[in-house]
Amino acid sequence: MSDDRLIVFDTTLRDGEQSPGCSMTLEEKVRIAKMLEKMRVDVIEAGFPAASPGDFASVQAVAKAVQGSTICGLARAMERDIERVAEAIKPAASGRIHTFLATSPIHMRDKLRMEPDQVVEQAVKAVKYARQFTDNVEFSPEDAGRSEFDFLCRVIEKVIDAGATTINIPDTVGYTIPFQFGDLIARLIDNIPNSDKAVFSVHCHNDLGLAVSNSLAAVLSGARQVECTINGLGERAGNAALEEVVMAVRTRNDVFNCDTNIDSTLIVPTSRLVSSVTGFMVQPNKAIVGANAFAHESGIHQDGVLKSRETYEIMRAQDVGWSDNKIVLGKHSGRNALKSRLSELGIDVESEAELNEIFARFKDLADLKHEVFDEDLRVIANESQLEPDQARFVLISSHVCSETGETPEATLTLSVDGEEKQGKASGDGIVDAVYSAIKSITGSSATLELYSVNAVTQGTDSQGEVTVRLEKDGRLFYGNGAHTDIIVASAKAYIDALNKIANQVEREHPQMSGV
Ligand SMILES: CC(=O)SCCNC(=O)CCNC(=O)[C@H](O)C(C)(C)COP(=O)(O)OP(=O)(O)OC[C@H]1O[C@@H](n2cnc3c(N)ncnc32)[C@H](O)[C@@H]1OP(=O)(O)O
Ligand SMILES: CC(C)C(=O)C(=O)O
Repeated sequence: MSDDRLIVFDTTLRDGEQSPGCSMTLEEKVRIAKMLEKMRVDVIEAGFPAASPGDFASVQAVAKAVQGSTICGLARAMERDIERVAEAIKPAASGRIHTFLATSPIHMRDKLRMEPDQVVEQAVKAVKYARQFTDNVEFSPEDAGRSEFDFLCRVIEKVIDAGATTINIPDTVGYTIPFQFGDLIARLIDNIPNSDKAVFSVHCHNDLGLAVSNSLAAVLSGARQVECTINGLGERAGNAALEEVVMAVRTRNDVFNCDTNIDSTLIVPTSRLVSSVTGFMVQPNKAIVGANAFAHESGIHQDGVLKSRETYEIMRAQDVGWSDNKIVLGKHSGRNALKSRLSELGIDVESEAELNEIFARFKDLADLKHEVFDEDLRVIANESQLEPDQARFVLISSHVCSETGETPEATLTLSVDGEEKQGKASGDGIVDAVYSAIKSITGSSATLELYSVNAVTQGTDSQGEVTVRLEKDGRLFYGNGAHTDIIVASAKAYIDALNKIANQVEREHPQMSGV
């Protein structure tokens, strides 16, 4: 294998499934395996066939369904486990047996209850046995991160002699620190006389949040296979995340001098598939695949990205499978981002003054809700269309009171032709009370023909958008109002319609101003 190729070994279906609460059915495993194949993962560890008949069947089903990647199964260093893997991977176009035995003092003494010499002997025996079924055999000295260096060298040299073609160094309990782990891999490769006969691989756990960093340190030291999982699933705190390793190596090719064969545009779809199958949601700020990984909320960043994407992005969202990056409009956004989104929505802003007016409404709304969506912007832009000096009636404040068993009451304060007026009314419901209070202030004789309310976007902090239709002298007038408080939205819609009536009347009959 050339030195600039990094093999991607995905163990989502084996170590990933060891995440408590993350069992997958056979069909689900086959679906994920096909996706991994499509993404051009080199080796898929499909399970631990000796664990159960179901696990055996899943590995076998994956071996039948996937022909483009090497299919691997895990086995303890014992004949029965190895035979189960050999049987399960038989249908694969390319199969691998992965056998392991712990080499750290604590694992040998307290778990295996074996002497170090016995461990060397059993490891060698297992590798030789596996080689009877395939020439593609991987050996892992489990808990290598806490093993004694000289003993580790001894075991590895012997298993390479016995026929292991891949030597995988697991940091089983996520104990090592990147500079140490990188140094360990370099020293193993340098000190083991036959190290050039095998590919060195790493398998890092995330107990200290260092799985990806440790894997990358190992790559810098000459490891040419990385074991990883989609979304970083795995036993306890998980394994190194495939998406992070792949994109780190690709984005910082200047540092790593190697690359994978992965089609990175399938990373996000694969991540989504795995999280929907397992029910393990991806946190929004997760690198590469989190919903916010390519989203910008603050005005200064948005301005920079709109001028030149690279100011705040080191990868292209499309390169990992997002449709695009995202400018999230919220309370930290600035005018440039707002203007750009309005233009994308086909809303022309004709002057700086108009932009400022929309921007002021936008900030008011953004203070009330987390994200301002396109639908919100359409409403805000529409609201700005009636010039302030055309509005005879402006809502100043509302106070409503509704108690079970009591008649709802509303007290509203409006500015009418610049003068503050207050009205109080009761009604069948709160909106009815609000509308009666408005009528009492404005003296309107228009009749309400339609009242409809919609949530503009999802979520309980969504704006409610209210539309009303008033009939006056046989003519229909529509009013719109939007607010996160549905009562305020209702009042604004009614007042908007009244303003339209007032403008209409004044235009047709300048001497009259009745509504
Ligand atoms: C770090 C890792 O991720 S390792 C992989 C972890 N994955 C799994 O464990 C897969 C699911 N496991 C299982 O279904 C079961 O544990 C089985 C079927 C594998 C074994 O079940 P059991 O035979 O009942 O054994 P149990 O799990 O209780 O204990 C494990 C035994 O394997 C031995 N063992 C552990 N690792 C190895 C090894 N690499 N090679 C040989 N023997 C081993 C243990 O010392 C223990 O032996 P003992 O029974 O003589 O004390
Ligand atoms: C079997 C090995 C590779 C393992 O999963 C670990 O040590 O974490």
